[in-house]
Amino acid sequence: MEDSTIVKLRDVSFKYDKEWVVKDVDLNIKAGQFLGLVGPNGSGKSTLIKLMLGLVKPGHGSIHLFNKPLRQYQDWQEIGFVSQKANSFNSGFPATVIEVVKTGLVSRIGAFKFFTKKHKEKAMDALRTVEMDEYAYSNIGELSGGQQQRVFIARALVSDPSLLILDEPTVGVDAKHVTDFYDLLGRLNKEQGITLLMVTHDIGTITDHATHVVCMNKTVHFHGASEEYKEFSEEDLNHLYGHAVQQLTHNHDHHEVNYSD
Ligand SMILES: Nc1ncnc2c1ncn2[C@@H]1O[C@H](COP(=O)(O)OP(=O)(O)OP(=O)(O)O)[C@@H](O)[C@H]1O
Repeated sequence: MEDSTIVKLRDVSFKYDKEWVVKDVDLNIKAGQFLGLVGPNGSGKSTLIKLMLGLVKPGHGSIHLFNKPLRQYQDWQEIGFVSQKANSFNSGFPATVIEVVKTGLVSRIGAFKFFTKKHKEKAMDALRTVEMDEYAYSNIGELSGGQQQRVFIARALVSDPSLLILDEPTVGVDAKHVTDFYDLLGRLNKEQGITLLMVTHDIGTITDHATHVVCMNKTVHFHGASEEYKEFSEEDLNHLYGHAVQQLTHNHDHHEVNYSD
């Protein structure tokens, strides 16, 4: 039987300088999961994503994507990535929404080839999925942070990825649209079968949406089903967050996490 593990990290460690910022990480992501990656500021979450995307090389350990060692992996259109602060275009940025979405096809068709009608239809399909098709010819900089974030998801979806990685996508999305945003992610996961990996600080609400949670602080302290993660008391959480314990309070009644820094 084919192994449904699409991302496999074994004993992965990384340092930019002298100190390990990711240490001895073992992690499996299976097809169909919606995995929330949480941890305090500076705990290595974005670095772990960079390692998975091959943007930085592990000092130690091994990474497999879709059952291939990362150095042999070439099907990058299978992986969509929405980076932190993707949604920060200012109002003067000279590109329409559909132009931004079509740039997501560049890795598939090559940088200097022309976009065809078929590519435009794909971009429109992706915009329909994120419910932004009516803004196709608006200027990207005129949209709100939440709307821009949806456009970036469309850009990542246009190459039909099986795995979508999002680094803090709800930053800049106003509170009343965060629920809609999670609904969109839920649909992508359940209806389109896209595996999701989402970095977030939002540990109060991620457990209501993700199927699984990974909690890291350099190393992985918890990896399991969201239901198990919900069972943790504040004491357990503080223990898991290691030396950053004072930065965190977990309010079970309101499902909120407050960072004191
Ligand atoms: N390019 C870099 N050069 C040197 N150090 C870096 C670099 N990027 C990150 N770091 C350091 O590596 C550590 C982990 O950073 P990283 O951004 O991966 O954490 P994070 O969990 O994503 O943080 P946050 O939640 O604040 O975004 C931090 O101490 C950070 O200062």
